[in-house]
Amino acid sequence: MPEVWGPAVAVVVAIAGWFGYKSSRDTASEADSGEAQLAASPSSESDSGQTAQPQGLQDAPEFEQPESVSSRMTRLRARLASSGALGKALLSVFARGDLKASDWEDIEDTLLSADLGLEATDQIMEALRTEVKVSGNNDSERIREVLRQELLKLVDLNADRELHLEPGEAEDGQKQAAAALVVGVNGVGKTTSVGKLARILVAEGNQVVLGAADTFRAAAADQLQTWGERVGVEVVRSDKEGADPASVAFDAVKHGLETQADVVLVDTAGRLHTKGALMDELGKIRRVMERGTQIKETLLVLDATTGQNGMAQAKVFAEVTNVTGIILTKLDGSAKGGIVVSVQKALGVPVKLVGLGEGADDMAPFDPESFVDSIIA
Ligand SMILES: Nc1nc2c(ncn2[C@@H]2O[C@H](COP(=O)(O)OP(=O)(O)OP(=O)(O)O)[C@@H](O)[C@H]2O)c(=O)[nH]1
Repeated sequence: MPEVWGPAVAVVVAIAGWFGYKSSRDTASEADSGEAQLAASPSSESDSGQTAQPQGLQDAPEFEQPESVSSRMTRLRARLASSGALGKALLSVFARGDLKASDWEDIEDTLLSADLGLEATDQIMEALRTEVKVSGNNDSERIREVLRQELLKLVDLNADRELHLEPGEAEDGQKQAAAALVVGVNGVGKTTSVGKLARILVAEGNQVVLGAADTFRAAAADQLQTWGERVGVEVVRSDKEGADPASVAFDAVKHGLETQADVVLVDTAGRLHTKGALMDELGKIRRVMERGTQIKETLLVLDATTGQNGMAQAKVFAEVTNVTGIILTKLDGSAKGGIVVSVQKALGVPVKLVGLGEGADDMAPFDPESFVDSIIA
């Protein structure tokens, strides 16, 4: 049975804590039937007649104020891909003076071990060799500038990195929440990323609903609920371990429409049993969500520390669902900033957000220029 966990109602059930009430109807069958249609009807109550309503101000719990995007960008810049690591390693080779074949091999190894991938490494090697041959010197500023220009080309300054999560309008003129689906292999940081993204959206003034469709791991819903509680965002979840994730996703969209939310973010389990099973599961989640609104973003979460190893699994996700952006997590724990380049090349999708720590506001929109400057600083 799905539940909607919300701060306002939680005040009513104060003994049980801040959050929690159950809607009385199990919509799993509805989601499965293929006939259900979601309608944005703000005036209609939830099926149980218990739509979360704001309580009096004096009873309202105090929520955290998420950090603004500009402030977090400044704070997190130094954590980007172990600041300066690539630049320092390369310049130390160039500082050797006349470069021998073994020095060029060191340069190549450095680029490869930064997870840039073969193709990008070749491209950078070519540019550096040309520069050294043409200018005849190994001036560190010049080398750094060539490296910077090549990396900027590779990272792609023109990619669309906006999150397109503006709410739409239904045929009856009602606001229609934009939906985003968050997918990826287990353990990469999906639930954490959904929580952090909710904070960014709240900081920007959006009303957000979270859907805990990772029903495979019971703790994932609790984890998401904690994220929601901190910033006053409602979390739609099921109390049944192994419940149908599509049913929860359906309910989350439904609740988002009923409450006139701006954005519905849905967390998924991402168990990679087989490609076919994954396709079936994500396909069903998408179908039921799209009965109510548009899925405007499908964000693939990738762990930067897994480097090239994570790429094969990422490709499977990109094959089974239409990924619109990448969230690259744990970039703080990796000196391998080159993964940004290789993952974009492999999947043909831009990195839109980066995770830079375990803190609640340790996520930032990906800014290619800051990124390149920080890894070669
Ligand atoms: N250092 C660091 N740790 C992170 C980051 N993002 C997530 N983590 C940590 O990664 C671990 C796994 O995160 P989860 O959000 O539970 O991962 P998940 O993909 O939802 O996992 P499943 O529910 O098992 O599929 C947690 O310990 C997070 O704190 C990040 O950007 N930097």
